[in-house]
Amino acid sequence: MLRLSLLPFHRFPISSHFLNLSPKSTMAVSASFTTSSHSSKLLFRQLFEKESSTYTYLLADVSHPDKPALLIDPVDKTVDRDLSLVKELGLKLVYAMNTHVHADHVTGTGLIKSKLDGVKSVISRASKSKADHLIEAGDKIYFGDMFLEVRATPGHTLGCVTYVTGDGPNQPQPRMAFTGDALLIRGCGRTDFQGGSSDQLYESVHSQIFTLPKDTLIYPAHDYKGFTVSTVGEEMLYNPRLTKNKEGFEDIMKNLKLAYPKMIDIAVPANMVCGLQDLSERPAESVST
Ligand SMILES: N[C@@H](CCC(=O)N[C@@H](CSS)C(=O)NCC(=O)O)C(=O)O
Repeated sequence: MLRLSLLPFHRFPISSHFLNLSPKSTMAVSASFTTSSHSSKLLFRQLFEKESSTYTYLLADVSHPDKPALLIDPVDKTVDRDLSLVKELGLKLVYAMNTHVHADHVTGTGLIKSKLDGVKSVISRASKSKADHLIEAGDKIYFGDMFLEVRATPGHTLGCVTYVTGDGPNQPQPRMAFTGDALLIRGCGRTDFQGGSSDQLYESVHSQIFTLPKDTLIYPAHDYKGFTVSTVGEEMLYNPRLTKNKEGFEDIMKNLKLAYPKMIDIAVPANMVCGLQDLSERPAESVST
């Protein structure tokens, strides 16, 4: 089991709860809050890229003196916005992570590495992509006192993972699940390319996501209808695809008739090297094997 750990543990006093949700604009939506749980405090932002309707998530342990932070599913087009925010908030970005090899946009991880020293890219080993850290189910990714737990949720692609905030006294409550394209709000990722399988996706969601506590917050990589967040309990009741039995689900997925993502031929090869293809002078520096 890999344990990505940045800094030694550091204990700080209880901090107050703060919630701030901004309305969706034509440019970007940013929802944020900090949660406190005993001795740690999470800063959280949900950021939006409108062309691909992608959500990027910023998480940081602001109780830690270094304010270590990570970005989940950054998009190349919004890297400057995201890095400005990181700077303004005084955070130290340590990981730029992907839930999977995206087909509809180029990841921002390569660009982020070129602009900010010390940031490490993270993706699943099962994705067969290059990155500084190749993670697997059960791994824990630490940022300060907090961590994300890795759950394998293949089906949209072979290497899809869901990152779930830790279960423990110093971890955010309720838990938060960053589901990538495995589980969308009232939907799910398509299963018709990149090793997709509706049978596998059904099993992944039911065994790895629907088994989390019902109040676990669901944060997907995309939303096409204006939703920002859901819960496990809500999706177990109202998801129009995943509330069906497996046969019914497979039938729905077979008949989605979605057009191929416009960017697929550019995005997939780029994302197989975490967006580093543009940085000709700087090949992936340390690929874990
Ligand atoms: N129109 C978009 C692509 C839309 C799309 O196919 N979205 C994917 C996730 S990104 S690969 C998906 O799984 N959608 C599921 C659904 O039910 O909508 C484009 O051209 O990029």
